[in-house]
Amino acid sequence: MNLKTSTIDIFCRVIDNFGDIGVCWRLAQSFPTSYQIRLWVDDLKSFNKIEPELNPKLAQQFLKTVEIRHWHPHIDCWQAADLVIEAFACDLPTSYQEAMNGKTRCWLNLEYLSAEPWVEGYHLQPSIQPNGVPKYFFFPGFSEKTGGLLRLQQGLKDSAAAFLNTLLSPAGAAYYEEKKPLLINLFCYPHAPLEALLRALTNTPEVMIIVAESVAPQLETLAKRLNSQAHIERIDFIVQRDYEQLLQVADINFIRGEDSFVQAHWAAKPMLWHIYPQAEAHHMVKLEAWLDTIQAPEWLRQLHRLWNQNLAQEALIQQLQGHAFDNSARLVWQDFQAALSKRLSLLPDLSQQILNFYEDCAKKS
Ligand SMILES: Cc1cn([C@H]2C[C@H](O)[C@@H](COP(=O)(O)OP(=O)(O)O[C@H]3O[C@@H](C)[C@H](O)[C@@H](O)[C@H]3O)O2)c(=O)[nH]c1=O
Repeated sequence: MNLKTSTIDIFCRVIDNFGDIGVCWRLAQSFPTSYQIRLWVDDLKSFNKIEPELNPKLAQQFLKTVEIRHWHPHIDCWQAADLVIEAFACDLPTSYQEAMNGKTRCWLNLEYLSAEPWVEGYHLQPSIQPNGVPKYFFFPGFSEKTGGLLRLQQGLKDSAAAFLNTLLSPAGAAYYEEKKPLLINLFCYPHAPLEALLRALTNTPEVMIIVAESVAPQLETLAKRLNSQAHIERIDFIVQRDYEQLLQVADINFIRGEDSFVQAHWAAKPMLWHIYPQAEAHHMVKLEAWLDTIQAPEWLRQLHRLWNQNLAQEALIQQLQGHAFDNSARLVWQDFQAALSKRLSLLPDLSQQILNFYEDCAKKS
């Protein structure tokens, strides 16, 4: 059998936000087109937000070489794939698991990204399942002993000016053209310390904050109350590929979760991560692990702690002014990110590592 034409099923359950579908959609598109890829998604409405070409009413459709199927509880007749990727332990239906027996050569549970050191020990560990097919934990990560990171889908397709011209409102485009402001791309959770962000910008004469609808909904009211001069540019949610381009044209990327966080590494611009909050503040452990992995300088550690803990406004304002909004300090940050991006790009990427592991499994089966 030619392994390069194998079938791949990716299962995605949308828990909340856009990270689950964001990662799965990126992954589905990152495999070579010789493979037959099906992406099973339980919530097509959320999917449609980051991919407007998708019709949320269709049970089956083809988009960019990927077959997309609505995953709902009433499907009972399955044809299992050669390679099955269960994203984030989303629990495959029992009837699908039965169909895997004798057909599926490799079953992976794609885990959430973490830079914590224990990940290396758990990556590719098997667990025997009732259907007899071994399931392997597949951990993305920042080292050679993990599954690596998903890459950007595309390079810049337009010049920054042309891209922004289509993205911004007429007033926003005119402001950008005339003032050439500092461009902030803002994507964060609702508890982000936005007041500190706006106050830290007081001495930055021209600044544009690009923010998608429903993100930081209180920003305009806050800006009004603080008499902020920042130009807030509210945009619709944009397709994932345009979001990548936004990451590349912005001067500073405030990103969150998992997918925008990973992609911001490739954009190689100053980036400030708002990490998905977890019980017992475990996210702070994850944050520290990432800061260790990237060998972050002390000021960058402080900045991330302050942005995520939201406890010390004045200290955060000082750090933002000293490192993000000061032009020469930002160049230092920019150089740091460029070096990091270069270093990470030497690691094998996630989809290639999945395929390499699949080929090993298939040869053994
Ligand atoms: C703002 C914006 C984002 N996006 C995309 C980028 C990403 O693919 C996706 C956002 O995903 P993330 O960056 O991961 O952030 P998120 O907060 O939406 O997702 C989170 O969901 C939780 C359930 C997970 O546990 C978290 O780890 C995290 O993945 O949306 C667009 O396509 N257009 C936009 O306008």
